[in-house]
Amino acid sequence: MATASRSFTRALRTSTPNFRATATRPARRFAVPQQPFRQHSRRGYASENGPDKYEGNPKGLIFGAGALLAAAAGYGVYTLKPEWFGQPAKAQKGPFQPKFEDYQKVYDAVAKKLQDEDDYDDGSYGPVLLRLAWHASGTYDAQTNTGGSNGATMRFAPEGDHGANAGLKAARDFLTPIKTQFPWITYSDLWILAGVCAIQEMQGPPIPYRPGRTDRDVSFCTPDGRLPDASKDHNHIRAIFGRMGFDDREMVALSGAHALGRCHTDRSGYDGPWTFSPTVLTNDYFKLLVEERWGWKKWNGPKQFEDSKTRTLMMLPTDMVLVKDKGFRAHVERYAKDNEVFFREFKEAVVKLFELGVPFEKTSGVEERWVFKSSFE
Ligand code: HEM
Repeated sequence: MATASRSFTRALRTSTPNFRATATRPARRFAVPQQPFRQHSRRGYASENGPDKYEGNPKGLIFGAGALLAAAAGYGVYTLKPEWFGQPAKAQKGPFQPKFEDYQKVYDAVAKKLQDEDDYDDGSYGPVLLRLAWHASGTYDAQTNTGGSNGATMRFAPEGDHGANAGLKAARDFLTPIKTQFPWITYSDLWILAGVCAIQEMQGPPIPYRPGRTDRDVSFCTPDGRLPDASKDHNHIRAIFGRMGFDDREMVALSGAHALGRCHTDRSGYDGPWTFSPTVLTNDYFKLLVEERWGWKKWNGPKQFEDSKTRTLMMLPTDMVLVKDKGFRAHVERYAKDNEVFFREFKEAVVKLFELGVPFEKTSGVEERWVFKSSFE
């Protein structure tokens, strides 16, 4: 059902008419003619024609020399290499080694699916894809070097059923056909790539990405309670994000993701969006935090805030902590004033979040990070 805020959001969303075609051209065939060539040994000639006819017979000599030349030319034909003609060399045999172009194709497929399936929630699966990537990464514990986006262990019941992960099946199911289309990518690399795609396609900053996550079995599921509880205070926020290795500035920057999406009563119990444009990333979350008046929502659900003016927006108790706590507030104000500063610091914190605990050096060997081309570029 299209609500006022939904159509507002849809109007804001960038349509992407010039989505790049992802199909690759079939490789051109190697065009050098391959004529059948029979090799004749000198001995073969001798036995066929007899030694007498061969010795002193000029016709035989000419024929013999011609045969030798033909043999040499034939050898050449057989050993010509495609790259001598400016054509790509034949693919090396061995396991498939995906490159940037291959990951860009995965990005394009996710971006296209986001555009095609725009009747979900406020018009996009983007927010829930980002929440999946964040919940996959946010289990990291720096002390024990456990959890994090390596492993994609939320596929298994113990972790998938944690209260904090309620509703994320929608995001995992959205990505299942993509995984079928590109079976070589790990779930854990795919979930993070989809998070990157969601941010970029919702007009956020480019998020540099590198692959190298491996999928792990059920024994690597993290214990319940590693993700933040929205009903808690500043000590809780610092304890949870501190465990991952983040400082105050990074905690606030990451929270800016709540410009996107909404709360669902059947998932977290909370209700409503944080901003009027929940499928476009902006610094509105920070602006609203400092500029609007917020009061407790009167309802039977968990304690949450609503804006006094329209009573259509919400803030979680943990969101309000960011303006109540002095250390956090300084950053909220900086981001409310300057979207560019927010985008820059958000990007840095997200790259760090998405790579927590991933042993890239042992897996992908990909050292540099890539920036994917967005569908509207
Ligand atoms: C104190 C920290 C945080 C708390 C307590 C928190 C809590 C929540 C809750 C309760 C929801 C609603 C879930 C639902 O009902 O569907 C939510 C949604 C969301 N969160 Fe957070 N979150 C936190 C930090 C973050 C961070 C760091 C990110 C990303 C970098 C993030 C991204 C999102 C997004 C995009 C949604 C919307 C999902 C949707 O629309 O389906 N959150 N969060």
